Amino acid sequence: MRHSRSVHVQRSRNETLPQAGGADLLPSLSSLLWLPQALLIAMAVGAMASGHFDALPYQAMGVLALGALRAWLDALGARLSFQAARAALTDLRAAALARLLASSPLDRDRQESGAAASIIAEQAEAVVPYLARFRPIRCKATILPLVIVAVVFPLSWAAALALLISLPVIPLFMALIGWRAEATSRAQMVELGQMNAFLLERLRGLATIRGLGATARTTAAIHTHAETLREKTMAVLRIAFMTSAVLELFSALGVAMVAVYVGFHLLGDLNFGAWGGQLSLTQGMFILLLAPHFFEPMRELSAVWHDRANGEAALAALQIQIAGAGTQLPSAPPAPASPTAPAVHLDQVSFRHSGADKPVLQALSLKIAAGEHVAIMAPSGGGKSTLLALIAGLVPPDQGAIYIAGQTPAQMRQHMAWIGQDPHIFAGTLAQNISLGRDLPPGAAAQAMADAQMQRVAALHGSGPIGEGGYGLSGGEVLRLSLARAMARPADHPAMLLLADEPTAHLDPTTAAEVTHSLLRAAKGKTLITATHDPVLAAKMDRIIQLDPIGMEDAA
Ligand SMILES: Nc1ncnc2c1ncn2[C@@H]1O[C@H](COP(=O)(O)OP(=O)(O)OP(=O)(O)O)[C@@H](O)[C@H]1O
Repeated sequence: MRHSRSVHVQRSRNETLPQAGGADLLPSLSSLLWLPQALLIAMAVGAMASGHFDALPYQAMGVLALGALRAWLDALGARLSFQAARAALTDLRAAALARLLASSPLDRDRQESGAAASIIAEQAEAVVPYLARFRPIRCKATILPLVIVAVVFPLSWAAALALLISLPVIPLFMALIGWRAEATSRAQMVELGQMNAFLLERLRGLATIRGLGATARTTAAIHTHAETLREKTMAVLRIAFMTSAVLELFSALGVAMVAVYVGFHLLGDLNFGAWGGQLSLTQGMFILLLAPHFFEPMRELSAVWHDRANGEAALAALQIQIAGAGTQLPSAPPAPASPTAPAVHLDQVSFRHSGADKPVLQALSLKIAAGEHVAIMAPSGGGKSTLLALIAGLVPPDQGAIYIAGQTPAQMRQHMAWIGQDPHIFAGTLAQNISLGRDLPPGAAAQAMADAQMQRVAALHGSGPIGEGGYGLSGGEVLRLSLARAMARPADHPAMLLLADEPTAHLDPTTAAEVTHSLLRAAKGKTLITATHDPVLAAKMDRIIQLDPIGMEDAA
């Protein structure tokens, strides 16, 4: 059996994003209603100028009714766009998290936790304004200017020309800035991720940093990161301000050109541009009212231009995360739960860690009987933990196959319990650290604590929290907690295969004997594979398997 060690999932941006739909069109529709509103206002002004006031109340009512309809359309469009954007972000986050969960915890190419958390939790939020604000406005900027030119052109080609002259300059300029803005935003986000990763790492290792007097160096490095982030943020802001300023300038010039033309034309000084005729006050007024709206979507677009740059940079970061680098674990539907201990069979298994030049295991074959208790022994670095990780399905073998009760490790992952060498303790109570959010029967956590002989620890900490990373617990207590986790199982998911990685390492003989006793009690009637250097623990097993670099031999 051969697994791909590096699976790159290529997805196009369109595949992961909702397509522009009705919600994106609603603001455009609302803006188009300004045309009849402007016409009614122009007609009212024209009528008032010639002394006719009869139609005025109806025109005013029409303007108000259209205004109310526009407000409703705007609100509906904003709500629908926002909902669609949040749903799209949830899907993207779920895909990125699924990829993270499917990656091997042993892979050194795995992204740093701080950077992954920064992208998925913080930077990903930039996708919402991009989808909810930028896209509807881009849609409006495509439709509204064309419609306005089409309406103005039959009245006055000169006014339409004045509008058209300034229009192409704007998208051209924005495209030029857009390339620069996206690169700058991407650099800012990368720096943010790096700073988060650095901070998280250093916070985790605070005790080591303090213990070895490396705080000054760490503070200087954090300062450098913060300074780089400040510079990159300022670059993004500079571009955002510059875009706004330039667009305001061009739209002001465009409106001014139309106003000057219409004004002088009505005064009789510029007698051209109206197809050989003369614009009436109503027509001139109508054109004047439309001119600012012609530029409005462009100005709105400039206001949300940095949303685009940030949103696309965040999308790119999420998509890299979703495509994922490094080893991906095979997924398989879980095998049905069984109350019988499984046999474990390794058939010609070879494995080399990514980036390592030599394999850790080479063509290793091994049979462990159902219910057997075995100790795997080897010198330090001999591959014991790697072997347990392969059986646990935490990493796929390069060659060969592993069967647990005839199934693959991926199918059996839910039916085994892993007692790791360096268990992670979360900030929370002992009971929360044992249940890990699993659906345990009532009292299961307390029973597991008793089975793992944690009465003294439980009495000391009660239902109070223990610190992240196990602060407040001794090394032996952390091991017992790890044992209790393995013992506490959902009622319908008994773990009939226990994998223990050096469960007595660094313990004094008395504590080691207590932990061994608890482990053996937990493993009664189950298959137990333990990696150990401890001869006392090994002697209590049914068999000792000695690993050597080229394979294995039974030593007893
Ligand atoms: N995630 C990893 N990426 C790359 N190399 C690794 C990784 N984990 C372990 N190794 C290397 O693989 C070899 C076997 O490591 P492993 O942890 O399996 O040995 P071990 O027998 O459990 O050692 P110890 O008794 O010291 O715990 C070592 O040379 C180690 O440096």
